[in-house]
Amino acid sequence: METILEVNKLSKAFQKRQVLKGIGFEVKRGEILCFLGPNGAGKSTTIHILTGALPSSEGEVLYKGVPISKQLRSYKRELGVVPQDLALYEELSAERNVLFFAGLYGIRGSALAHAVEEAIQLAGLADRRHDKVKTFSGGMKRRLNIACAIAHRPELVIMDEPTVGIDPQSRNHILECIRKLRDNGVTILYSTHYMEEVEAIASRIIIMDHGHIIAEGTKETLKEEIQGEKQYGIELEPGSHIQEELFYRVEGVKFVEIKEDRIEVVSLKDIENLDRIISLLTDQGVKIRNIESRTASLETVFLKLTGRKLRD
Ligand SMILES: Nc1ncnc2c1ncn2[C@@H]1O[C@H](COP(=O)(O)OP(=O)(O)OP(=O)(O)O)[C@@H](O)[C@H]1O
Repeated sequence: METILEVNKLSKAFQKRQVLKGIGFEVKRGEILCFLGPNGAGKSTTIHILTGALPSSEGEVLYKGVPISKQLRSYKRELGVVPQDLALYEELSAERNVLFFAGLYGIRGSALAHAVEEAIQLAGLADRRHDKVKTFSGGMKRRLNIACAIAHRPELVIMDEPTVGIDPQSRNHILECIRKLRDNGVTILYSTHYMEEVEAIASRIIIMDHGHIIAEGTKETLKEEIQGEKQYGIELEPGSHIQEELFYRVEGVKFVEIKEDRIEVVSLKDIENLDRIISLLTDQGVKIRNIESRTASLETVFLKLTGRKLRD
């Protein structure tokens, strides 16, 4: 598959603080590459550099083999950017917003009308096209934000957490819209906090933490890393207290995280130790509300790699 974007040894420091520490990866034409990482991992900083909005401290980004700094105008014409924050005119209709943004790319006349129609349809907003944005729900605004970014038919679309805080229906619309874009041959780089979205749409995944890429692969190859492991999610009575260290005394336990009334335990698959974990809790006078046992999931991969849950 052709490489559309190549990122080499990218670093970024704000004042003296190193936020990106020499990351490198490629984006292949036609794929949905998902960027996953906890808050502060460096996803947005990477995206800002990739969109040409922020200079890097070191390293380079090549689009179709040429540094973006040497072709910023033509690169931006072929790029669609969906920012984390909404960039819309509240007093204008949905259609007028898309017209405005597509018009910035020099599209005119019937080509413009056609482009706007296509983007509005893709975002699932056809029946509300004449309504002012200020009457829209948060989810509809997010969909319109996407329509504005894709109307000029970019080859590469970069999205920075486009589904934060929206209802499930709008989220499904957005994921569907992304799949359709991919089916139309558009390459997508998608940053998110939500593991289920990655499961639903990713061709490939990059996991970032503390300014590094700590894992890269398909869902399947990443899950292979934890083939030999399972995970228990244990829910306790509110107000329960127990120390993490105690769990590591149980044979097979590899990782434990306690958060309020919930415990996540990653353990070796072949060792039957659930009864010992339960005894440990009951011996400490802790009451269990629920236990679920899961096999390897991306969430487990993430937990193992970063030592923390994604929505920290
Ligand atoms: N303009 C800036 N000046 C100083 N520090 C910054 C600036 N922008 C980002 N940072 C810091 O860089 C680190 C990485 O931030 P970044 O926004 O890239 O992370 P992120 O993975 O996108 O997280 P989030 O999911 O919260 O957006 C953070 O610690 C942040 O505080």
